[in-house]
Amino acid sequence: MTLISLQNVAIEFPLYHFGARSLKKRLLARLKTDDSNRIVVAALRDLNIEIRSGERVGLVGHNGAGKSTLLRTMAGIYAPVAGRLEVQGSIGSLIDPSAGIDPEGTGIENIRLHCLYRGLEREATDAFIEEVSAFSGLGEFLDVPVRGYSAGMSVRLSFAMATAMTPEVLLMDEWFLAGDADFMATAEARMTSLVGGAKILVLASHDHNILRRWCSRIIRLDRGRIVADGPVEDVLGPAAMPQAVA
Ligand SMILES: Nc1ncnc2c1ncn2[C@@H]1O[C@H](COP(=O)(O)OP(=O)(O)OP(=O)(O)O)[C@@H](O)[C@H]1O
Repeated sequence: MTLISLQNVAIEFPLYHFGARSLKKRLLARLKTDDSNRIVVAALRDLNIEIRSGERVGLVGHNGAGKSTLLRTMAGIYAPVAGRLEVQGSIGSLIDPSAGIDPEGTGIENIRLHCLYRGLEREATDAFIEEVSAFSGLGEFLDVPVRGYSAGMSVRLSFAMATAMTPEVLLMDEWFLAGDADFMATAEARMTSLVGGAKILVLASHDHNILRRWCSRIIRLDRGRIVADGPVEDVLGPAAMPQAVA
């Protein structure tokens, strides 16, 4: 079974070089002193979340609410300072656009690098390259260094690599939405089939239209805490009706 479970999870970032004057402002910000007397940002506080097979969860909240930190925590990039995190299932991560990409390498070289990282044998590597080439639609651009790609082209490459082997848990930050309309439609179809196979999607975004289309549940964060968790309409409110043209 695929599962993400957080129990009383907290994430803190120590702030070094933080002066005493700034310290006076700490009540206004999310700062506190930890056990070692360091000033820390309480990025996530006391989070309790359970996400089960087949759920498509959207994370919303103002800038700095903790959405990206939560995605990175689920991906195992940040370790909780308190609480318990459990993720069952292979993870596909689309959190940081440049993660695992060598900008000097061509698209193909980057795909090969990805296969090496995954420990794929030659035959599996060839199949992976074929799959990513076809899905990304990058054609001859796969022979060009990635630093020459547009934002949307980078998205195509990263998305194709992250989903080619059908991860059980797909974690996505909203930079991914830089894809063009054609690609977004293809990506949506792949995600629907992925989640249809009893997998989990967690997507952080400010775009309510995308969240309404792609997600079945929304978690709203505010200053590192959960302030709402439920079906899309309950948390985001009803979708706006299109205006009639006079
Ligand atoms: N590496 C870090 N070092 C110090 N503080 C950090 C770090 N990463 C995040 N934070 C802090 O943690 C809090 C949550 O940040 P996070 O990036 O998760 O918010 P977000 O909801 O994704 O925001 P946005 O919508 O702007 O992307 C913020 O106060 C931020 O300053």
